[in-house]
Order: sequence, then structure tokens, then C-alpha cells
Amino acid sequence: MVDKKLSGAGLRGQSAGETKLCTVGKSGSGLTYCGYDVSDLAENATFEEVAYLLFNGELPTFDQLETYKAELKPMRDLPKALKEVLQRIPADAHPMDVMRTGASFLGNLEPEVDFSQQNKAANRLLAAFPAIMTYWYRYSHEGVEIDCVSDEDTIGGHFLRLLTGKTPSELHRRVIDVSLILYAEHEFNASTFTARVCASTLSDMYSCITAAIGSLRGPLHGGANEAAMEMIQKFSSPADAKTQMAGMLERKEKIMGFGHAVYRESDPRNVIIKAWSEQLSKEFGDSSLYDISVACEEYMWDTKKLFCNADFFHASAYHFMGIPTKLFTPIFVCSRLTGWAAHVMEQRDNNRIIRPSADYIGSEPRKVTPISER
Ligand SMILES: CC(=O)SCCNC(=O)CCNC(=O)[C@H](O)C(C)(C)COP(=O)(O)OP(=O)(O)OC[C@H]1O[C@@H](n2cnc3c(N)ncnc32)[C@H](O)[C@@H]1OP(=O)(O)O
Ligand SMILES: O=C([O-])CC(=O)C(=O)O
Repeated sequence: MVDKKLSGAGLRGQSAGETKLCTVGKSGSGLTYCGYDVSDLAENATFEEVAYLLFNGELPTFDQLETYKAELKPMRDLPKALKEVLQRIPADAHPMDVMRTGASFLGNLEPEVDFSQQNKAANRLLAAFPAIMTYWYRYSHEGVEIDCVSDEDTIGGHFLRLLTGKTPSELHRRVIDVSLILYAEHEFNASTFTARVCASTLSDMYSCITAAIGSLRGPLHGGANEAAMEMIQKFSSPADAKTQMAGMLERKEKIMGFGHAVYRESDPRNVIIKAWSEQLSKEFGDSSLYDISVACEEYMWDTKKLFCNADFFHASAYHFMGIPTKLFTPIFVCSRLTGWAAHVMEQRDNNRIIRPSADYIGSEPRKVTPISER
């Protein structure tokens, strides 16, 4: 592929501010959170440790982590009024709209009154998002009013428990935890930038997160994991995948889960989630979706030099864990909330309203013709 244009459309390559939180495409494997390589974190840390790191700038000690988890656990349940709102959202609504409404409505019930409450608001959303998603999903799809509390130790395990009503396996607990780590933070991506723009007006945390969810929803961003799943399910075999992808490229269709705005040759998150997807495919007892995904990866690299981004192998991994496709992007919300909130806090620490300029390309100045003469 040709080198990226460093100016113009999409603000590509232009710096829009400073951050201590993350580097993308710079050192190590290409992605670091507060100086730690994402592959190191995915292997040696848990999602709660990463959340603590993003909110505090340092990894917690054992005691700090225990205290943090003990703080989050009582925040998992939902207020009755929020459950009533969730019950009214129809089954055919998109779950990202449910997440958006859930975040926004919680902001009505428990507003962030001033910035001294920013950590409390972020932690509340972090703890409550799994229940927002699964309470709505199981009520609208199965007619079940779930208990939003579980004794699962981690946010990932808690989500799986609420979704299935069963104790998750150790493998599933670990994979969802890794997935939440991989999705947690990514510098000035579209949804995080949305959150920072909102924060720069001195708006509240819930508004910033609600706005960010709207940005993440689109298929060019977080929505790509769901779109990738829909695509690979249409392929009957690795050979069929290659034939159909050739047709898609011929018709100039975007292949979801491939390419990236910053990375040029690979997305460091892919190799990690791909390995877990392979392992899950063995447990699942049918590796065809994994084999098809590998064929897609090979074909896109060979023909277009396009590589899988974080979303592509997340599709098969989540599928093997029995997670419904429409919940894929909401899981991204449960994770990225940490990055969004950390960026909101960072923006507030050194704020100036974000207000770029535009190059005007419209009409020359002109007079209003009275309406009777137009
Ligand atoms: C977690 C995340 O949000 S990761 C991103 C998730 N999004 C997707 O997977 C959606 C599919 N991918 C894409 O649409 C893009 O690659 C993006 C949005 C991720 C990046 O967009 P850009 O920075 O504009 O991409 P880039 O400059 O590298 O694209 C150059 C050309 O490569 C081609 N290209 C890039 N990605 C793809 C793709 N997935 N399928 C087909 N062609 C592609 C296009 O021809 C593009 O030119 P065009 O925009 O004029 O059609
Ligand atoms: O950085 C981006 O543009 C998109 C991305 O990979 C992310 O948000 O995780």
C-alpha cells in the first residue's frame, strides 16, 4: 500500500493534542498503555489492573487491586428505574443503542455533579455496563428478568455469567479478560476523540461516554467486529471465502475487520486474539470458521497487503464462546469505557475547548432575495 497522506481528509497524521495514556504504531509491538506493551499486559495482567493503570497511571499492587475490585463489585447492580427503561427497549433495537441509552439514563439518575466525582462515574459505568447489556438482552430475547449481581471476581466473568446464567469456564474467563485488555485504549481513535471533544466543553462524564458510544457504533470503527462475523458466516469454506472476497473487492466493497488508519503492516492485537480464537475453535469442536478466517487473512494480505485489525479474529473468538453477534460491539464498549474515561480526565487536567477551523468551499457572499421573488 502507498504511504498515508499526512494531511487533509480525516485529519490523518495530524497531532490533535498530547496524551500520556497510549502510543499507537510507535514502539515495541506497536501499542503501549502508559508505557506497557499490550502483549505484556495481555499475558501478565487482568482487565481490572489495566483499568486501574489507565485511571491512575500505575499498575496496582495486590492490595490496591483487591481494594479496587471491592469498590467495583457493589456498583454492578442497576437501579430499578434503569431496569424499567431497559424493559421498554424492543428486542430488535441495536444493542449499541441500548448501551447509549443505558449510559445516558444512568447519568440522569446518578449525575456527575462536579469533576471530583469523575472516578466514581467512570467506575460506576465500568461496573454497570455488563448488566445494562445482558439485562436488556435476556429480558427482550428470552423474557427473563436476570439478577444483575454475581459473585464472579472479574468484570469479564461477571458479563459471561449474566449472559448465560452459568458459571463460565476458566478458558472463557481468560479470553474475555484478554479481549477487554486488547480493546481498552487506543489513543485518538474516533470514539475517544469524540469523548475528548465533548469533555473539552466541560461537559459531564456521562455525556462524554454517551457521545463516544455513538462514534464506536459505526462499522468503520467498533461495529466492524459484528460486520466481520456477518461476512465470514456467509462463506462456506476457505476456497469460497477467497472467491467471494475477490468479488467484494471487484465491487469496491470494504472488507470489515481489515485495514487501519494508523498501523501500516499489522495490528499488534490481532496475533493475540487470533491465537485465542484458534484455541477456542478446538474446544468448540469445529474449526471451520477459524479456517475460513485464516483464509481471509491470507487472501487480503496476498492481494491487497491489507491485514486483520483487532476486530477480525474477535468475531470468531466471541462466536466460539457462544456470544450472540449483536453483542460483539457492546463488549467493546465495556472495555473502551476505560480508555474514554481516562482521556476525559486527561483532557480536563489541561483543557482548552477543541474547536478546529474549516476551509470554506461554499458560495461567494450574496444577498437574500425576498421569498416572493425566488
Ligand atoms: C477497532 C477498530 O476500530 S479497527 C478499524 C475497524 N474498521 C474496519 O475494519 C472497517 C474496514 N476498514 C476500513 O474501512 C479502513 O481500513 C479504516 C476505516 C479502518 C481506515 O481507513 P483509512 O485510514 O481511510 O484507510 P487507508 O487510508 O489505509 O485506506 C486506503 C485505501 O485502502 C483500501 N482499504 C482500506 N481498508 C480496506 C478494507 N477493509 N477493505 C477494502 N479496501 C480497503 C481502500 O481502497 C482505501 O481507499 P478508499 O478509502 O479511497 O476506498
Ligand atoms: O485507532 C483507531 O483508529 C481504531 C482502533 O483500532 C481502535 O480504536 O481500537
